[in-house]
Amino acid sequence: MNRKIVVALGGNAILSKDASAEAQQKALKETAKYLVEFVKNGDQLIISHGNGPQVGNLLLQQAAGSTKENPAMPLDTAVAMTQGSIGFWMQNALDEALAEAGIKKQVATVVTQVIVDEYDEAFKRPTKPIGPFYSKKEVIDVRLKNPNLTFVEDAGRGFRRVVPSPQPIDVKESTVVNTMVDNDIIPIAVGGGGVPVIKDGNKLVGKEAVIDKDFASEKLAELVNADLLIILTAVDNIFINFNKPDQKKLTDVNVKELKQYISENQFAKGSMLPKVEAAINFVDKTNQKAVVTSLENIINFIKDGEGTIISKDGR
Ligand SMILES: Nc1ncnc2c1ncn2[C@@H]1O[C@H](COP(=O)(O)OP(=O)(O)O)[C@@H](O)[C@H]1O
Ligand SMILES: NC(=O)OP(=O)(O)O
Repeated sequence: MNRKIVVALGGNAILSKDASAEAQQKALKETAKYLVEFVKNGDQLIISHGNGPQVGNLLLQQAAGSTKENPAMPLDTAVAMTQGSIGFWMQNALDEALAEAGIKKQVATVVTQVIVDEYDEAFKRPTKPIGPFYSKKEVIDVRLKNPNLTFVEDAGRGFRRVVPSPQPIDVKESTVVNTMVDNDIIPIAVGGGGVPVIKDGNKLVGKEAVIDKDFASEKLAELVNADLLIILTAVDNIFINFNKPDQKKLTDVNVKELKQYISENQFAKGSMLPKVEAAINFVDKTNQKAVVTSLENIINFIKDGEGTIISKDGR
């Protein structure tokens, strides 16, 4: 079909409970098999992914082993490190899945820097959950040693550390990503929302934050003139009245309707809401379509257009 598609992978594509490298590599092998369906369909892919659990875990490992001579790395560098580790796993998983499908195509990860505003209000108010869940007692213990860390309760599942999450303004490597696509290479880019940087004259300087990968993927999709933004998560569709007896699946929905649902608080903050907002931004700015669905539903999306399709005026 030869569409240029930015595909943003949700947490379940990489990590369930077991945070070992082996388990994450295994999950990505399954994920890669689904993604290859787009390639078989003739689509040009640009892949992005989250890093919330991984970057939080990495900070804990860094803190546990740090000494004066071997200090812990700052959060921006930790984001770059997770782009590298997840990119490494995903490149190999895709290489294998492409070879199994008899497709000759190169895949490569781009360490991607995303420009943010140093005065973004988000720096004053951490909201992005990273790393593992804690009990109330564990939070009290951690905060006794590190009073500067902020934790929030996450939908009744326990407490998580939160860090600032500024809005993406520009993607430094967007032209590189487009050049790769033009040369039939599959880029993995804006992993973990990209490394947050601010401009300082000719320099880019890292900022300690984690950008939402749905917003960063949307920004990249805009900049590379993608035909479609697909946000993959654990559900086949967006719902209204989600998890209630009268929940209703959204199939084709226009931006106006979605904005109305946002005003009714239909989408959970920090989970479905950023996906809906990213989809609306992409459709508003490009007049193209955005899709929210699951990995498992990719074949049904390709064949029959199943999933939640967001467009300016409905399908
Ligand atoms: N209105 C809604 N419709 C569908 N899913 C919703 C809705 N509100 C909250 N969710 C939940 O949001 C989840 C997606 O958010 P999350 O798991 O944080 O994203 P990610 O896949 O990027 O890790 C879904 O799997 C679902 O459980
Ligand atoms: N950076 C980011 O949004 O990661 P998660 O999707 O894993 O939270």
